[in-house]
Amino acid sequence: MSLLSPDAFLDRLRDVGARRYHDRHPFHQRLHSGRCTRGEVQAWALNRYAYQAAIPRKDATLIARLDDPALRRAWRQRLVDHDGGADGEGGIERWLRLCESLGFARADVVAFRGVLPATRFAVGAYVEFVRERPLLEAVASSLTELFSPQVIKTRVAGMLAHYDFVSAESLSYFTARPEQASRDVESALAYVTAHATTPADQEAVVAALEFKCDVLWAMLDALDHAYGEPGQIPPGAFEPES
Ligand SMILES: O=C(O)c1cc(C(=O)O)c2c(n1)C(=O)C(=O)c1cc(C(=O)O)[nH]c1-2
Repeated sequence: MSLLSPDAFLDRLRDVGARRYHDRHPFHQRLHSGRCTRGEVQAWALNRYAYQAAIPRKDATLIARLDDPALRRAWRQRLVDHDGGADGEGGIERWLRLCESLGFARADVVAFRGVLPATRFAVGAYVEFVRERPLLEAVASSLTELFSPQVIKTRVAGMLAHYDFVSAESLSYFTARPEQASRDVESALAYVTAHATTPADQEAVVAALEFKCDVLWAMLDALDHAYGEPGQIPPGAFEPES
């Protein structure tokens, strides 16, 4: 393989998203189109809290590995986005409010009570990947956010149209995300483009992006398996009432 031009490289990354991003997953498609039960929407929110809670830990891990103050400065905005500047602010807080609006007690969500085993494993694998793999791959694994703004818009519109138990207020986590994701991707993509200087580097970036798509896909596989058919909820996991 020869070195791809920046444009061709970006096309290659976009192609990974077109084939493997989580919007293609059957559970996601059911979620958007109103074919999930209330219990499945609850399970989705509860399990995704585990992902949300891990994101700032993985970003702090990444910051600890960076030598460049400018990049650390850009990256630390991610911590502020999720943790907020004070109590009651930030993305994690907003996700907790979504879970509360769906009937969960905050203390249960924060304690990860009822989260699926496979969710824990997938989220743990992402944090470990960012801690252990070469920095180029660690940065590249965040590039799924190239694809999230459009998906978030479709998801929010679909959920508002189909479920009377969610509202613009309860889904307010997503209001800020498309803009934040576009900003995050800009610095991550600039880093990756500057540092992937050989064909092998470029392949490693593609593999990191595929790995991250697998993390998101595995989380939805777990939900689909546990809640899509009766009798498959793992011991200890959330049991919907209906
Ligand atoms: O709603 C989504 O589809 C979606 C996807 C992703 C992603 O692609 O990993 C993230 C988010 N949301 C998100 O809200 C978020 O904060 C986030 C951080 C990251 C990351 O890898 O650093 N991905 C995502």
